[in-house]
Amino acid sequence: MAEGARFTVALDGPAASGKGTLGRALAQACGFAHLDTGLLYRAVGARAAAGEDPVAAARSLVPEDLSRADLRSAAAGQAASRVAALEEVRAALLAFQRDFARRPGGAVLDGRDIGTVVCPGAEVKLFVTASDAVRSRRRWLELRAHQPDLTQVEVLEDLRARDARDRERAAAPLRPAPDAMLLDTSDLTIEAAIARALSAVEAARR
Ligand SMILES: Nc1ncnc2c1ncn2[C@@H]1O[C@H](COP(=O)(O)OP(=O)(O)OP(=O)(O)O)[C@@H](O)[C@H]1O
Ligand SMILES: Nc1ccn([C@@H]2O[C@H](COP(=O)(O)O)[C@@H](O)[C@H]2O)c(=O)n1
Repeated sequence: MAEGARFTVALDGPAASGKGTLGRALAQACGFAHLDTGLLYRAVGARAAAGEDPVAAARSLVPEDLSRADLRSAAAGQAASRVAALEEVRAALLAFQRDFARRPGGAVLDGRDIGTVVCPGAEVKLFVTASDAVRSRRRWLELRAHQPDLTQVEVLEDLRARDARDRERAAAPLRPAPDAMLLDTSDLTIEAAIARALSAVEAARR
């Protein structure tokens, strides 16, 4: 790939399927920039939970909103998926995501609608999945250091509620783009999943 050329990788999939892990690894391996688009919705959700109108929050998002300490919690994920169902919130966040995707040197974006709405022309589209049991276990292992009372069943219910809301909404629902490659990571180590994703990117760059 010529230096400065544009190349976009779109990673979509349900909660805790491994999109962020793959996004960071691909960006590092390929020298691309990475955007976790879920963080934008989490930041809007957090401001809405504090009483602000979600559309106004989405239209006035600032970088400091993305570094709030509580954005990774399950509650922030639920708040994000509620505001993410609003068409006007999604519209307010679209231009930023598209500008990021077009930056020279390549970009990886992970989310729910990257391959279908944000970057339908992305050179590589992966739809990342894993079974509910595997995803809830991975997320529970991640959260339990800070939330020792959390059970795996609670995490499973949280993920399922969020996925259902994301799949059933009218605005940019979670679904694979018709030309996305499916990557089921249920039986893959992190290293093996990264290797599969990287080979898809390398094939498209040749
Ligand atoms: N193949 C894998 N094997 C084992 N653990 C994994 C694998 N992929 C990701 N994980 C772990 O699973 C958890 C969820 O992964 P990650 O945060 O990348 O998912 P995500 O799809 O970005 O989640 P979200 O949509 O909620 O942001 C993390 O703790 C990560 O380290
Ligand atoms: N492109 C996207 C990204 C995220 N969302 C919504 O935000 C929630 C949190 O996302 P995480 O990736 O951080 O888990 C998610 O459940 C979606 O509701 C979205 O709609 N579109």
